[in-house]
Amino acid sequence: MTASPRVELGLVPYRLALTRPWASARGGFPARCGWLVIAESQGLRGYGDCAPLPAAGTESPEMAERRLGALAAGALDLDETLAALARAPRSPTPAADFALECALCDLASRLADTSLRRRLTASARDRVPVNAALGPLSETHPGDLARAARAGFRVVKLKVGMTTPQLELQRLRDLAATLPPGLRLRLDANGAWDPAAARQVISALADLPVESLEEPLQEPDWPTLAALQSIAPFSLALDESVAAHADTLDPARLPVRRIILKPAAIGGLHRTLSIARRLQTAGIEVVITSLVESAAGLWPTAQLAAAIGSPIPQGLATADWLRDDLGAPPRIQDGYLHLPDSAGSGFALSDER
Ligand SMILES: O=C(O)CCC(=O)c1ccccc1C(=O)O
Ligand SMILES: [Mg+2]
Repeated sequence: MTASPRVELGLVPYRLALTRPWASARGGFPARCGWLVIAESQGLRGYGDCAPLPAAGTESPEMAERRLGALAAGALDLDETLAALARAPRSPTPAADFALECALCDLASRLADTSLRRRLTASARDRVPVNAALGPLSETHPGDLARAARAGFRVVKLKVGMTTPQLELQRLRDLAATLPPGLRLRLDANGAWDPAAARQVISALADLPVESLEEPLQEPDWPTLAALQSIAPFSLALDESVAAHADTLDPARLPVRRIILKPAAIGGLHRTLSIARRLQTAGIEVVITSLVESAAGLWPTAQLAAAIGSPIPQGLATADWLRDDLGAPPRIQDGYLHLPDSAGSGFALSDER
């Protein structure tokens, strides 16, 4: 038996400007800040990305930095550390744990000369359907929808809950009138509404080409969500309100048809994979999304989505929000993110850094 590789961890802080500020009902950000995590052994490197975003269910940057600093203080045993991550319950630092697991899994799959997705599951897909992430409804124009349709997207995601329901419904009706055929709207209210407003919006959306609606309620109590799902002709989804306890969800009792899983908020690739499998087996729709982090985080997240194989569009078309990046992002064409057969996650650090 060969000994498990010893791994040195390195941390490189980064700040990536966006092409325009990200905005949502739960706030936004003008840039993405985080740490590139580099795991090195036997002349090979694996990469992870820790980009905390507390509004999405991760720890604070301060907590992440402390955890990463402690991890990088000494050499790690590759197999032992991966096994410990798989065993442990979700820690108070899910984004740091995710980054560590990504770096180690990337390295382990490069050492084994296999892609990260096939290391996760033999039956992984080579492409993943994705939605366009267009930003706030109020900043979206018919030309943006036409461009998304021309690029091959079938679902475009818009942020709502940022002005009054009345104004937003009028704008949605106007946009829907210009919507290219075959394109549907995925809406994300990020917890904007009280039950009455949510009911009003959902009833009015029944006539529009809406694919789904994420996090309608300020206070996401399950009986109210179940009542809303029963009047909605599309899937309602929970995202940040379940991130901290996604592994304890009982799929049979969920009030909605869909769960959004952000691996950096869930606390890792394997943890997200097992939650996704349990939900899918029970008929719950699963969507894996990025945190609008660097390509070092987007690549392993896309590999995970390919291993999960959910047939509906995933939230991974976020690279265009970044003005610059740590490396090239995965290729998106005809509404699919395409993954190469190369070893590891597919991420390569740009040489100018
Ligand atoms: O789902 C997508 O297409 C992009 C990901 C996304 O919307 C998102 C990104 C960062 C933080 C929160 C969210 C969200 O879904 O609420
Ligand atoms: Mg969401």
